[in-house]
Amino acid sequence: MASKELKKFTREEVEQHNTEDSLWIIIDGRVFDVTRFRNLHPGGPTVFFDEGIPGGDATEAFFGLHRFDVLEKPQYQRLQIGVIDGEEPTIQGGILRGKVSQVPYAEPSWLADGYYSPYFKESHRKLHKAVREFVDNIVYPDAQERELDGKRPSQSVLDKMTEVELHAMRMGPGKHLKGRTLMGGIVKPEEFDYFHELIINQEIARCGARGYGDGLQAGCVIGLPPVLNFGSPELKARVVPEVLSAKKFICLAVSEAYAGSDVFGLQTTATKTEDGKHWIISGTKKWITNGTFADYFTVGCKTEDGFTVILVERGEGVNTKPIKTSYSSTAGTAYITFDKVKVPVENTLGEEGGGIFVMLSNFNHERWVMCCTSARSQRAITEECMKWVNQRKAFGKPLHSLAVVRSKLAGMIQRSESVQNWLENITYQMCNMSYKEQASKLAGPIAFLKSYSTQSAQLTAADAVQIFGGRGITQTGMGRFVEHYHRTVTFDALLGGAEDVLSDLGVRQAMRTMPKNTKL
Ligand code: HEM
Repeated sequence: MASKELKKFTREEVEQHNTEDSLWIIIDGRVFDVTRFRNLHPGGPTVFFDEGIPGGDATEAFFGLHRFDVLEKPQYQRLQIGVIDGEEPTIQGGILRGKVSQVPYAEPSWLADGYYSPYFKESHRKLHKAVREFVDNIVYPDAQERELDGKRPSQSVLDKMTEVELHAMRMGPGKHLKGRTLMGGIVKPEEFDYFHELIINQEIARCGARGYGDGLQAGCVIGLPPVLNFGSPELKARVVPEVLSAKKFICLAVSEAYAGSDVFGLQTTATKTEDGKHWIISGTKKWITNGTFADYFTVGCKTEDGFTVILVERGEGVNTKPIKTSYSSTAGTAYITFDKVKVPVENTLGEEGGGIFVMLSNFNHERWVMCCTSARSQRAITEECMKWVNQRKAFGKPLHSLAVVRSKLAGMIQRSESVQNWLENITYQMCNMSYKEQASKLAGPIAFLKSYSTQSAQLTAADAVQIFGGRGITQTGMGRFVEHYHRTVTFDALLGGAEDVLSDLGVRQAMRTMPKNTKL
């Protein structure tokens, strides 16, 4: 209800309603009748009789105990009966619905008032504005609900993303964008670059719903590139339009209970039929994101010639079941069995035995996307902490008056700034290098960045829990985003390669390019 249509009261009028029979309170200039609600209040009825609360201003008490969005829920909005005459609500909170946060370090510096960037141009700023509004109004509400009920991201949201070509843009720059109207025409397909894509990845990450984030077409982001880059023209013509319009879903099925990053240890086999026209695929796959609802599976198989990637369609012999992980089943994480599945040889992606090349070419982009997400998620947690230390009082003073708390915040800010700045530098290299140059020059730096970024993220998650105390381990209420982040942050540290594996890869790549004649 808009405050204009509400009745106006003086503070003196509200003061009269201070008994069990008529109990009103003021929160941020709004008047609430909690007479009947108090017995349904999750925090119990007694709190409404704390000193100064009945008929009084409960703003400070309220915001010390509740998130802003409590007041936005329809069931609680109904409790508002009016406003205080001559006063306007001043407190801002919850999702910003398209706006840029004014909290220091809550946004990357290119978005903060009065700061500059050599990387982000007019078209990036326009795209950012449109994507933020889209995410805040359409994706965020669905993310909060689905993360809780564990259902797939709603088809209505996926369809709206199709209308503005968000699925296609999440595949990065390339030929697949040709002829598409991106975000209502804000960016031309030929000018779309990795900074545009970075913006999309980072805006989606702001939803703070990790399982949903993966449920929202992560399978497409990592499973479709092998089809786009290595599929036959006929296969592409059939599969790509269906997937980029979210009519069908795809996932990348490589890891197994037997082997993860070690693709040569995989045990899923593909053998040719006698006439050579089909593959027969048997084996199992584990931890496959979007697997429970995928129609297509980009599968890593052991073949006579080594390792081959093949596109399998859901059908006879394909079985998927959900795996319970520490984040929501909205991600569709699956255990998959392939039982003598017959697949046309035309579904082979790349050369037979050349699967490692297909996989390696996928890794850089996949890991870079994860860096975008990790950088933005840790920044969002830093913002949660900045707000909390500002509003929460301990020993009569705000939390930020404690040096130990400020020291933790300093670490969070320094880490999220360094991750973002390194990410922007790598993104700039990607924009200027050919695909081949990226493959040879950026595998190491991207591996380092991902490893560094998830180590930073885990430190930030642990410190955030310390700052929020018990609320940081509680799934509802003030610390719910911190609890969720702390519970799910390890996904980032594992997917796309564990931290130690990636750091080691970075050093090995560097040693390979050491000049032979260098001495101390
Ligand atoms: C319109 C007014 C209010 C509404 C709609 C409301 C609603 C709620 C809700 C939904 C929760 C559960 C939060 C969660 O865990 O998700 C809650 C908890 C609580 N509320 Fe309120 N509340 C109101 C006013 C107040 C006031 C004025 C006080 C104190 C004077 C208060 C004290 C508490 C306490 C102590 C809790 C438990 C907090 C916790 O578990 O950390 N509430 N309230």
